[in-house]
Amino acid sequence: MTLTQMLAGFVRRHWPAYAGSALMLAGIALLIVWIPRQVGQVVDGLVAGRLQGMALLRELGLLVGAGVSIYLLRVGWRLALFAAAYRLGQQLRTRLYARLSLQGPAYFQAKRTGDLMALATNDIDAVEMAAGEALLAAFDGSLTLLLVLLMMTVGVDWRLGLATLIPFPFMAFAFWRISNHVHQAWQSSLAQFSGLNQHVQEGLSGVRTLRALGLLPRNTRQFSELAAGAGEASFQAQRWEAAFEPAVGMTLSAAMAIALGLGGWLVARQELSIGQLTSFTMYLGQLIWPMFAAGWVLSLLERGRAAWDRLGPVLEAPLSLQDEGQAELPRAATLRFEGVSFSYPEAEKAALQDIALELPPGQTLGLVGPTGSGKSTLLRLLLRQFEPSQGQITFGGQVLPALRLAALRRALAWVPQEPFLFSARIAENIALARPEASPAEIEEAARLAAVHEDIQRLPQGYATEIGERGVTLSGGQRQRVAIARALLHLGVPSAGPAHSGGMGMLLLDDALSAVDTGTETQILDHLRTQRRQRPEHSAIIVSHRLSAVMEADQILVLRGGRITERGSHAELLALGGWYATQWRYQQLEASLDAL
Ligand SMILES: Nc1ncnc2c1ncn2[C@@H]1O[C@H](COP(=O)(O)OP(=O)(O)OP(=O)(O)O)[C@@H](O)[C@H]1O
Repeated sequence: MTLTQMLAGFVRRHWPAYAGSALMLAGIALLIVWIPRQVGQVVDGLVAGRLQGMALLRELGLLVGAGVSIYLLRVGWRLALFAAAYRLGQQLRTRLYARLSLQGPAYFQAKRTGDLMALATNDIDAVEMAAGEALLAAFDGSLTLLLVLLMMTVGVDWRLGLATLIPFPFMAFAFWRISNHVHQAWQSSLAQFSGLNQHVQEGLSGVRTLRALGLLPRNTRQFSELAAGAGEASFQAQRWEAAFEPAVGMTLSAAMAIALGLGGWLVARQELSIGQLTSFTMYLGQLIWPMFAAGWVLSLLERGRAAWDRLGPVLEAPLSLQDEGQAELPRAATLRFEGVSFSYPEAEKAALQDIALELPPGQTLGLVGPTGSGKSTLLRLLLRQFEPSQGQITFGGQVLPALRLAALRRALAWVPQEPFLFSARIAENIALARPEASPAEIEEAARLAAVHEDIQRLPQGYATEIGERGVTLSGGQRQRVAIARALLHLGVPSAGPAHSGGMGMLLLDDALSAVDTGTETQILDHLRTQRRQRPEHSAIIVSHRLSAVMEADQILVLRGGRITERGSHAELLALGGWYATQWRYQQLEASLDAL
C-alpha cells in the first residue's frame, strides 16, 4: 500500500473531520479573496470622493469582521484536523506495536531494536504530518490559488492575469526537481536517525559492560559521530527544503514586474483603474501563500513518503509465526519429537538433526550436552519460536501448529537462560502471568523456588521495586524469581479454578546455573514433590550441571545437534560415554570445591 492509498483510506474513514476542516478553509479562502476586492472598491470610492462618514466606517467594519472570522475559522480547522492526524499517529503506533508483538524471534533476528523504535516515533510523526498539515495545506493552497487566479483574470483583467502566469511553469519545474532531492535527503535522515537510536539502545543496555571494559569514551565518540551524521542528513534535507523559497520569490518577483509594467500601461491607456491595479497587486501578493504551501506540502509529503517506505513493509510483513490452530490441549498429553531437524535462518550448519523423543505426562526429561549442542534450540522449537525444517512435534497426537497458540503458551512455563524481569515490584514480577494470584500464592511459589528468604531480606520485601531488567538483584536471585513466576504460571501451588487442571510443562533452560548446588537440590526437591501432586505436569530440565538432571526419568545427551546418548542416570553412567566422563569430572570438581 502506498502512502497515498493509506491516507485516502484514512480520510474516507474520518471524513467528517476533513470535510469540516475543508469547509472552514473554503470560508477562509473566500474571505481572503473578498478582502482585496473590497479594499479596491474602498480605494476607488475614496478617490472619487464617494465614501465618507458612516458609509466609510461600515465598509471598514466589514473588513475588520472578515479578519476576525478568518482568525476563528483558522483556529477551528486546526483543532478538527490535528485531532484527526493525531488519531492516525495513535492508530499507526498501535498497529505497529500489535504487529511486532505477533512476530516471532525469527523476525526480530533480522531487525534492529533501535530501528523499530525509530519507526514508532520519528517515522510515524512524519506520516502524521503528511496526514495533517500537508493534506490541508494542499487543499487550502489549491483553493486559494484557484480563487485568486479567478479573481485576477475574471474579476480584474484577463490579459493582466494571463501575462503574470508566464513565470509559473518554470517554478513548477524547479519544485519537481527540489522535491526529488528532498525525498532522498529525508530517506537518508530517517535511516541515520534509526542508527542513532540503535546506538543509544545498545549503549544504554550494555552500559555496565562498556564501563567495565573502559569503552565508554570510545562509545561516546561513536555516538557523537553518529549524531553529527544524523544532524548533517537532516540539515541536508532542510537545505533542499530551503530551495523552495527562492524559487517562489523569483517567480513572484517576475510576475510582479509583469503586472506593474503591463498594469501601468493599461492604466495609462485608461483600460484599468488605479483601484483595480491595487486589487491585482494585492491578489498577486496573496499568491505567496499557495506557492509556499506547495513547497511546504511537497516537503512534508516527501518526508511522509520516505517514512512510509520504511514503515509500510514492517506493518505488512507476513507473520513469522502463524496462529491458526484451533485444537485445545488434552488434560494430560505426551510430547513427541519425530525426526525433527532445524537450521537457523542463513545458518550453514543444522542446529538440530533427526531428533526423536517422547515425554509422557508426569515425567521429567533431562537435556545435557556441550555448549552450542542445540539444547536451547530444542526448547525454542517446542515454544514455537521457530518452526522445524523437517519432522514434527506433537502434543497428545496434535502437531504444534494445530494447537491453539494461546493454549500451548498457557501450558508451557519457560525459564530462559537469562530471564527478563520488569521494572516493577518483585511480587508483580512473580505474578506476571497470573496477576490475580494472592500474596499467599506468590509467597508459596517463591518458597518453592527457594527465593522467599532472599526477598524477605530486601528493604520492602515483596513490595521492593526492582530496577530495569532486575538490575538490583543478583543473577541467582533473578533466576529463582523467574522460576517462581513459571511455577505460578503453571498454577503451582494451590491454584484457582482456572488453573486447577490441564497439562503443564516446566521448561528450565539452564535456569539453575547461577545458584549453588545446595539451593539447586532444594529447588529440584520442591519441584519433584509438586509434580507428584500434579501427575499431568511434566518438565524438561536443560543443564550443564549433571546433578540437576540425575533424577530425571530420562536424559538425552545432545552433541552437534544430534542425540548421541539416552537413558537414565544409571544407564548413562554404565554406557561410559560423554555423560559418564562429564559426571566424573563434575564429581571431582565438587569434591575439590568442598576441600
Ligand atoms: N538465533 C540464532 N541464529 C543462528 N544460529 C543460532 C542462533 N541461536 C543459536 N544458534 C546456533 O545454534 C546452535 C545451537 O545453539 P543452542 O543455543 O541451542 O545451544 P545450547 O546447547 O543451548 O548451548 P548453551 O549450552 O551454550 O546454551 C549453536 O551453534 C548456535 O551458534
